[in-house]
Amino acid sequence: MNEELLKIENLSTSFRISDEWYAAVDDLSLTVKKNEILAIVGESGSGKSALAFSIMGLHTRARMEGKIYYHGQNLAAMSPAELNRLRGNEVSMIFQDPLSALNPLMIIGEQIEEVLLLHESKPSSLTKKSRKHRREQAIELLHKVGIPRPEYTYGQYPHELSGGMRQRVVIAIAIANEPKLLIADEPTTALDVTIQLQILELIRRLKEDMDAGIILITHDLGVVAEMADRVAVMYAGQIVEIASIYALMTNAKHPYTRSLMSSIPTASDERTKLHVIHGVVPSLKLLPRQGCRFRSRIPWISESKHEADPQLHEVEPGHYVRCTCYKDFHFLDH
Ligand SMILES: Nc1ncnc2c1ncn2[C@@H]1O[C@H](COP(=O)(O)OP(=O)(O)OP(=O)(O)O)[C@@H](O)[C@H]1O
Repeated sequence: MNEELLKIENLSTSFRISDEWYAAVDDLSLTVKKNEILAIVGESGSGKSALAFSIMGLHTRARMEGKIYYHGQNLAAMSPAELNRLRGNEVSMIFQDPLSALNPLMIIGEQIEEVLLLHESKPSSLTKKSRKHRREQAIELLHKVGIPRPEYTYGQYPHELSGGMRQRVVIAIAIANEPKLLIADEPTTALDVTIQLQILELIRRLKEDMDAGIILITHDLGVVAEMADRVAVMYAGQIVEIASIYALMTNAKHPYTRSLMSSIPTASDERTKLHVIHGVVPSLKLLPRQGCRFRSRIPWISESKHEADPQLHEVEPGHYVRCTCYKDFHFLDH
């Protein structure tokens, strides 16, 4: 079951800002297996979306270096036509903002059918019979994502739907062709809790029923705990820690991971002290490119504890941590 589906090697994605290139994803490597949910967590600006868009080949003005192998084929070297064939078929993405992912001028049913049509290769797909079949498939998909009156919603426009319904439609489109690799970028942000749970359940079913590999981008560690098999923590364009969900929840090492985790209040222990590490991810232009990128946020850890060129260290099988500063890290209690 642990077959490798996606293998990213030394990926750097840079944007040009006033005549200089700045890497938002910086020399990143990771793998996603079949039947696995890899969560990617990190604060706003850490490079999660830039990574997702790189995998999907959706950056138009970025410079990309490195390799992105999907089933052994390098996506980064594919022609736009080849990539198009793959996207929405074997590889698909649920975007953060459902309104921008939907066409406001087309009814929902047509938008789903358009995706289904992308992957019917024969001209006979234009026959009446296949049109009817596609309509049935579209309605079935709407039903599958929990839309209560799928026949009715089939004929509605995006603006007529609530946020939760729109997000379900976006998911219906993303899973229409039973992707092998699905990237879900904050799929439940801005949805209320019950809808969130239903959507997450849908994503989990996709993994189990279709053996899919899923990259789940989120800043919600509660969602991570519920859903992920493995977790990659990103800071300033790099992975600072990657481990199984169990290892991460019980034995997080990197100061950034530990501060992310300790800033969630737990209902079970009201006395737990919250250790908030102040500051934010620096902007792309101001990212420290040398030494430990997190050091300015933990100034009480002496310079000598950081590596000059921080590497990922395997602290137990499959559990990697960047920089040696984790060994001496402690929270500052105010
Ligand atoms: N097209 C672009 N041009 C210039 N800079 C960009 C571009 N896209 C992203 N960035 C910058 O790259 C960095 C990473 O952004 P990214 O959107 O990947 O972060 P993120 O972790 O996904 O954040 P969020 O959770 O807010 O989506 C940020 O500093 C952002 O401002």
